[in-house]
Amino acid sequence: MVTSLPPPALMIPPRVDLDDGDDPSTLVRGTPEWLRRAGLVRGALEAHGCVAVGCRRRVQPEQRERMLVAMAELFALPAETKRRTGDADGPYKAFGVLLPYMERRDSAACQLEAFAVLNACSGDGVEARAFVARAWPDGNDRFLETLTSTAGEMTRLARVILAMVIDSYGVAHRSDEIVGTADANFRMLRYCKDSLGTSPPDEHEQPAVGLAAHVDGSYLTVLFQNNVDGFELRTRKGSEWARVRPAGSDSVLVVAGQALVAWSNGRVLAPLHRVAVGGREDRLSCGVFLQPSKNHVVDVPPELVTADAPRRFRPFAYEDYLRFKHAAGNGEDVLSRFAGM
Ligand SMILES: O=C(O)CCC(=O)C(=O)O
Ligand SMILES: [Fe+2]
Repeated sequence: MVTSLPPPALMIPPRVDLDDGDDPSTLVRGTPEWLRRAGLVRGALEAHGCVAVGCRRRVQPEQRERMLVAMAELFALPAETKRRTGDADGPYKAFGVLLPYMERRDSAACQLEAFAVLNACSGDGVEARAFVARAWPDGNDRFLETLTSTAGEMTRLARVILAMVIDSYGVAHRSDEIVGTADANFRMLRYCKDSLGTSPPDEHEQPAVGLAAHVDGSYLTVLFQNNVDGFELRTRKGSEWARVRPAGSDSVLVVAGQALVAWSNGRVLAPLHRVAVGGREDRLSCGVFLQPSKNHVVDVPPELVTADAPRRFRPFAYEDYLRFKHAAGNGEDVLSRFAGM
């Protein structure tokens, strides 16, 4: 008889709504209500490293649905075509297929593919157009429109959330230098369980880890997914993995990364997380990684260094951190090994 392991505990992230009713403009920056909600976002990121953000007016459920349909079309392209969208320009590429840590997987039964488009919606959308031209040499205007509009809405949302965190620490005057200069790396991921179709369905089958345990390097990662769950997180060293209850179609999951840990002098937690997929349906997820631009020097603002909270990390160029992270692993101690005082 097959005995299956107990399912992982369920973690329900705290939820903060950005929109009241139908009007996204009701939450105005700097008002007491903004600061109240900003405090909730920051509190969740300090305690758990993640928060569910209600945003149905900012990234509408129909928009997400269109993006997931578009992603299915992208992933269905021949492997050779998909590879062509890649670019050997290091981790900061405009087009990318697989980041180094994504190629390592714990189980051959779950294959991960990922596309990255850096600053898809900046300027006149040149990166998005170049990406689409590689994937569809004859053009695909519908995909291009869906990509740029989704990346645009997700990026604006991520910048609002980062501004909330900064304002909540009482250093709103620092936000231009952080939020205004951050890059938005838009990623589309597919976890393809049993892509070869060789193993029969088995109700006792354990989920396969499609994306190995890692911490994000970003300030914030903003994610949504299709209806296949799998995002797991470990907030404290030695604790068990918990399955995160997915954000509903009116919200996104926000995960803190190590750039924000460094900036906040260790106040925010960047949780170790992974993706484990069971069943036969593909998991699709999509996210914006709001991250320092590569030459940006990540440093804590002086206001956040006090007698009670001495400096934890030396300033560093983000590109140097990324290089270290890609060479030295994605564990939760990467930042302290690289820049700890
Ligand atoms: O697919 C997901 O839900 C999470 C992806 C992720 O953690 C990452 O790409 O860093
Ligand atoms: Fe991640």
